[in-house]
Formats: sequence, C-alpha cells, structure tokens
Amino acid sequence: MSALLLDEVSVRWGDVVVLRDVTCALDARTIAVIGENGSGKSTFARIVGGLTPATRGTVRVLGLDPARDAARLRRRVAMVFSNPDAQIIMPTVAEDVAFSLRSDKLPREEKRRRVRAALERFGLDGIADRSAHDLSGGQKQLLALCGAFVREPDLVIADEPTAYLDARNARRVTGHLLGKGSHRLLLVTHDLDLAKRCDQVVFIQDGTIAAIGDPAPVVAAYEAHLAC
Ligand SMILES: Nc1ncnc2c1ncn2[C@@H]1O[C@H](COP(=O)(O)OP(=O)(O)OP(=O)(O)O)[C@@H](O)[C@H]1O
Repeated sequence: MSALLLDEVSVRWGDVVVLRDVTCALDARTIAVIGENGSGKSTFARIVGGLTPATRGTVRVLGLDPARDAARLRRRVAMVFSNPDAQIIMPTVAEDVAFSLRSDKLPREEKRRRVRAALERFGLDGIADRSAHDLSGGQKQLLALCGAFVREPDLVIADEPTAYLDARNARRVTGHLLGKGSHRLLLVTHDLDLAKRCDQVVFIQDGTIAAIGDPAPVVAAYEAHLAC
C-alpha cells in the first residue's frame, strides 16, 4: 500500500466543496503541494494529518485510517504550521521541546537525551532556558520544528513553514525538512523553487488535483496556469 493514499476524497464545509473526488497514491519521500490561495492545499495536508475528516472517500496514511487510528497516527506524524506562536505551549525552550514527548512511553533519561540532541541539531541549545514566547519569529519556527523532530516522526507535514522567516532561517528550516533522514515530508508551499527540490509535486486547483508527478513538469503546469 502507498504511504499516502486518498481515494475519491471530498471535503465539504456547509455548501462549499473544498476538495472534490481527490484520488492519489503518493510514495515519494518528499512531496510538495502547490496551488493558488484557497485551492485546498492546507485542507489536503490536514486530511493527511488527521486534523480534518474527509466528508467522503477513503484515506490511508502510513497504512492507517486517520478516522479510526487517530492516536496511532499522531504518534507517527508531526505537523508544523506557518504560525509558530500557535505551537508554543510551555514557558521555556527546553520545556516546550520536552512537552512534545509527553505521550511517548520512553524512560525519562531517554527523553532528556532526545531533547538535548534535538536542541543541538536545531541550534537552540544555547537558549534552552530562555522564554519560548520571547524568541524571534525565526527562532520560534526552529523551536516548532525541533518539537516536531524530537519525536522522530515517520512523516512530517509542514504547511508554509518558512512564511515568516528571513532567507537565512528559511534555508535552515528547509535544510532540516528536506535533509537526509528517515522521515517523509509533505510540504505545502508557495515557494516553487522549494517545491522543485522535492521528489514529487501535487498541484491542486479548485479542490481537485490538476497535475501530479515529477517536480519540473508539474511546476511548469502551475506556472502556465498562473500566466493565463
Ligand atoms: N474550517 C473551515 N470552514 C469553512 N471553510 C473552510 C475551512 N477550512 C478551509 N475552508 C475553505 O476551504 C478553502 C480552501 O482552503 P485551504 O486553506 O485548504 O486553501 P489553501 O490552498 O491552503 O490556501 P492558501 O494558499 O491561501 O493558504 C478556502 O475557501 C477556505 O475558506
């Protein structure tokens, strides 16, 4: 079975159909989702992450049904959004990263080891005791990413994770997301150069998949659509 499988999936909010009969089987390690504002990209990502239920159709993520296996899926999937403020829970940087492991049944020492390693990996070890809420936007996004990766997820879903970042921090964040590792990545982005660095691209238009496949032709199809 494919890692991400959607079969005739529709999402409707009231009278508005946001995703319409979306069918796809995605196996690439890194997948970008592109499309115009309001086309349904975030909804697609939220369906995969189990945050939004499908109104109709079948969804399987890493072999799990988000509707039935929500708890198991949460253990294997981490999500990062564009607004890092909404993702900070605890007072200090280190506590916030540790909070991500609250549900993992790991020995306390192993949790400490993982938090230390993650803080170092994201360059946050020097500010581990600082107030998380007082960090800069870029630091907060690195913290959100750190909280996602400390759980060693099989799939990271990132929705515009570089939206508020300067070029340097954006490079750091994308480096971590796209860098070698065992995790898969589903990345919603308006950055077409970034999309081209993924293994596969999904172009969503008006709630349906307009194109899917290798980055260059799919990004070209989207650019041609934008030029119309
Ligand atoms: N919870 C909701 N209730 C009602 N409408 C919603 C809800 N979530 C999304 N929508 C609508 O669904 C449509 C698609 O939204 P979505 O956020 O998936 O688009 P997007 O492609 O990610 O857009 P953007 O690039 O602007 O972030 C929009 O018209 C949005 O208003």
